[in-house]
Amino acid sequence: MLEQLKKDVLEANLQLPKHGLVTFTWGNVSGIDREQGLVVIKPSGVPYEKLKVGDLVVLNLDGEIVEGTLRPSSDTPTHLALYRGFSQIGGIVHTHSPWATSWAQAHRPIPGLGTTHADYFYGEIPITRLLTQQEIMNGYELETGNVIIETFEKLDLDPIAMPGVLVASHAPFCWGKNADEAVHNAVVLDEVAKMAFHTFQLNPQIDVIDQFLLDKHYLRKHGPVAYYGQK
Ligand SMILES: O=C(CO)[C@@H](O)[C@H](O)COP(=O)(O)O
Repeated sequence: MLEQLKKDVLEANLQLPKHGLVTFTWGNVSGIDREQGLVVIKPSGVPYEKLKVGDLVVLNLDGEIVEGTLRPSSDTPTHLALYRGFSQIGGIVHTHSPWATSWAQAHRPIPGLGTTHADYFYGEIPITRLLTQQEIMNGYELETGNVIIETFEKLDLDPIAMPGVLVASHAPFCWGKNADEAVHNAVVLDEVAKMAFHTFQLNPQIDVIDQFLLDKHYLRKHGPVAYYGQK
C-alpha cells in the first residue's frame, strides 16, 4: 500500500513539468494513506528530472518524519493541514502555474464562465484572505493551510465540488481523491484561469455561467454531490 502510494506520488510529481505547471523546483505533490495516517511528499528543492522514489519523504499527520533522509517540501505544513481539514481528499498539488498564480497575486477569485470550468469546479474558485503579520510569524505554510480551511468554512464550500483554491499573493493549491486526480485538477485550474483572463479581455461585461448549465455540467460529470454553497 505505502510502496504503491510512493510510486503514485512520484509519477504525479513528474507530471508537473510535463504539463508546464512548474519551473525549476517550484511546486510539490503529496498523497495520503488514510488507513495508516501517512503522507508521502516531494523532498524540498530536488529537481524533477533527478527525483527518485527513494527521495520521497513519509510523514505522519503530526508532521513527524517516519521515512526518508531528505528535507520534506517547505509546503508540507500546508499539505498536512489540508489533509487534517478535508478528510475526503487523497492527494494535493501546489504549483506556481502562471495563469492561476496571476489571479492569486491579483487577489481575484476565478469566476465560472463556461462549461470547461463547470466540469471541474462547482462555481467561483475562491481566493483566501491575506495572512496577518502574526500568522506569518507563526509559520507561513501552516497558517496558509489554516486560512484555506477557514475560507472553505466561511463560504460553506465542499472540497470535492471545489478541488482548488487561490492563496492570496501566493499561488494555487489543488486536490483530489488521489495525487493523479489532484494534478489533473491543477492542469484544469491553470487552463480555466487563462480562459477567464482572455474571456474578460473579449467581453469585460461577461457574466458567470447560468446556474442551470452549471448544475447540469457539474452533476453530469460528478453525480449528486453536495451543492456549492450547501453542505
Ligand atoms: O511556494 C513555494 C515557494 O513560494 C514552494 O512551492 C516552492 O516553489 C517549492 O518548495 P519545495 O517544495 O521545493 O520546498
